[in-house]
Amino acid sequence: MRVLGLTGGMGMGKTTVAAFLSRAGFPVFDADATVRALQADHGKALPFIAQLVPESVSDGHLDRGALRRAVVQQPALLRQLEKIIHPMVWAERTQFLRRHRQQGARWVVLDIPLLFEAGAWRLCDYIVVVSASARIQAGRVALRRSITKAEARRLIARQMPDRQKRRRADRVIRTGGTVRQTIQQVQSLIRMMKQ
Ligand SMILES: CC(C)(COP(=O)(O)OP(=O)(O)OC[C@H]1O[C@@H](n2cnc3c(N)ncnc32)[C@H](O)[C@@H]1O)[C@@H](O)C(=O)NCCC(=O)NCCS
Ligand SMILES: Nc1ncnc2c1ncn2[C@@H]1O[C@H](COP(=O)(O)OP(=O)(O)OP(=O)(O)O)[C@@H](O)[C@H]1O
Repeated sequence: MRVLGLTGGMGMGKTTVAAFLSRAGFPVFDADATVRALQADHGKALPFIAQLVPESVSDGHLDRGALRRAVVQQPALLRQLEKIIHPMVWAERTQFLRRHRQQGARWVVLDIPLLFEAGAWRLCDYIVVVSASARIQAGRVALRRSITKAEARRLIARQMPDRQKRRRADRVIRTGGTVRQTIQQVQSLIRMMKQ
């Protein structure tokens, strides 16, 4: 089984590319969705988050906005949150890889925003980075109603710069054009995977 690592900065288009790979039949591990499940009502991570940022949890429900506001303002708190969440994500990822290896998958996809920063690149046979200009990235993030520009800037500042990610990629998918142009690049990637 071969492992494709898919990464890119916030708003660069990972989810769009991952959705297309999933529709083409490749199993996709979505790290952000895994985090959301761990943080869902009565999710595994909630008791730990309630200790770390008490005002963000009530009655077994997490207010993600409140958590985000707290951690982007205090980098030490974000590091502590990562210490809680990342090992839980790793455990889910290990299970995902084991399950698909047993089922004889030829390729699986790890869609992980912090692929380089958190070390998961080591598990990958091939790395794809989705990339667009900083201006396009900022424009896309600004369209998201839930997150403010300042919050996005702080999270992006904690991510490896796009230039460095591209340097470490086996393939770069440019998402600065139309979605159709992005999909054409994904189709070329899929042809390589099916060879
Ligand atoms: C900070 C939190 C509360 C923000 O939640 P929110 O619903 O607003 O955003 P969401 O989870 O959909 O993440 C959106 C994007 O933010 C960026 N981001 C998230 N966590 C981090 C982080 N620790 N460092 C840098 N960027 C991050 C990524 O680009 C991600 O794709 C949440 O992302 C979180 O709990 N993060 C800690 C866990 C983590 O490191 N996740 C990254 C994938 S393993
Ligand atoms: N050419 C393009 N390729 C990909 N996405 C595009 C393109 N043009 C516009 N978009 C839009 O840009 C946004 C990209 O967001 P997407 O959720 O795919 O990024 P992401 O990398 O998963 O972000 P995050 O790390 O924050 O979860 C989507 O709303 C998508 O429709």
